[in-house]
Amino acid sequence: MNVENYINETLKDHKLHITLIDPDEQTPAEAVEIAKQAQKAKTDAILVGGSITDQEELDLTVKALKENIDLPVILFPGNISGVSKYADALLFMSMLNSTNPYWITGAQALAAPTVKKIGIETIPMGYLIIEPGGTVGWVGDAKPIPRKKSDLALAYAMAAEYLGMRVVYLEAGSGAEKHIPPEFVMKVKKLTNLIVIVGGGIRTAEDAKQMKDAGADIIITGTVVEESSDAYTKIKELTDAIH
Ligand SMILES: CC(C)=CCC/C(C)=C/CC/C(C)=C/CC/C(C)=C/COP(=O)(O)OP(=O)(O)O
Ligand SMILES: O=P(O)(O)OC[C@@H](O)CO
Ligand SMILES: [Mg+2]
Repeated sequence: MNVENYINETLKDHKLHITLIDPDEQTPAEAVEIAKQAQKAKTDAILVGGSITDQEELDLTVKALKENIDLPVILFPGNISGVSKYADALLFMSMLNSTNPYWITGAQALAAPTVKKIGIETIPMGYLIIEPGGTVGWVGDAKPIPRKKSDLALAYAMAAEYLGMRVVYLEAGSGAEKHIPPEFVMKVKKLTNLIVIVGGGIRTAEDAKQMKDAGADIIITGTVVEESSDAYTKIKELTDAIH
C-alpha cells in the first residue's frame, strides 16, 4: 500500500483524522489498545513519533501495531532515531523555520542511507512551528512564527511547495494551550496545492471542526488521547466532527 495514495484517495471522500502515538509514553501492548480504540472510532491512520524516541521501543511499538491493527502506520520522526523498518511510510520532514541546519537538512542526510536500505515510502514534508511551539520548538531550535503573522507561515509553505514538498505540517506544539489560528490554514490552503496537516492543542470536536472548516486536510491529535480514560469516545467525537 502506498500511503500517500491512500491519503489522496481518502481526501476525495473526507478529511482525515490521524491518531498520534508517542512510543515513549506507553508499552507496545498499551499502544495497540489505544490504536484498536482509534480504529473502532474510525481514525484514518496512526502516526508514531515523539520529540525523544528510543529506537528499540519504536521498533517494538510499530511492529505490534502492524501485527494487530489494520490502518496505515506512519512515522513522525523527532530525529534519526525515529526511523523504523516496520512502518508503512515516513514523513521525510524538514523543520523549515529552525535556526539550526541540523533540523533542516542534517538529520535528513544522516537518516537517508538507512531510509534507502529499508526501502520505506517517504513523504516530503515541510514542518513549521507556530507559537507557542512546545517541546518540539525547543528541541528543534525553532524560531516560532508569531500567532499574528500568518503571512510568514504562508511564505514558508509556498517555499516548501517550490522546493518540491507535497505536504506541510502547521504545528503549535504538543499540548499547546491553543491550536493554531484558522487564518493560517485558510491562507496556506488557498495559495498552495499542499496537503495541509495541523496539530498541537486540538482537543474538542469544536477545535477539530474549526480546523476542518479552515481547510485542513489532516488533523492530528495526540495529547487528548493520552489524557483520556476512554480513547474510543474521545476519538469518535473528533472523527465525527472531521469526516
Ligand atoms: C527525516 C528525519 C529522519 C528526521 C527529521 C527530524 C526533524 C526535522 C525533527 C524536527 C524536530 C522535532 C523534535 C520534531 C518532533 C516531532 C514530533 C514527533 C512530535 C510529536 O511528539 P509528541 O509526543 O506529541 O510531543 P512531546 O514529545 O512534546 O510529547
Ligand atoms: O499532542 P497534541 O497537542 O494533540 O499535538 C499533536 C502534534 O501536533 C504534536 O506534534
Ligand atoms: Mg510525547
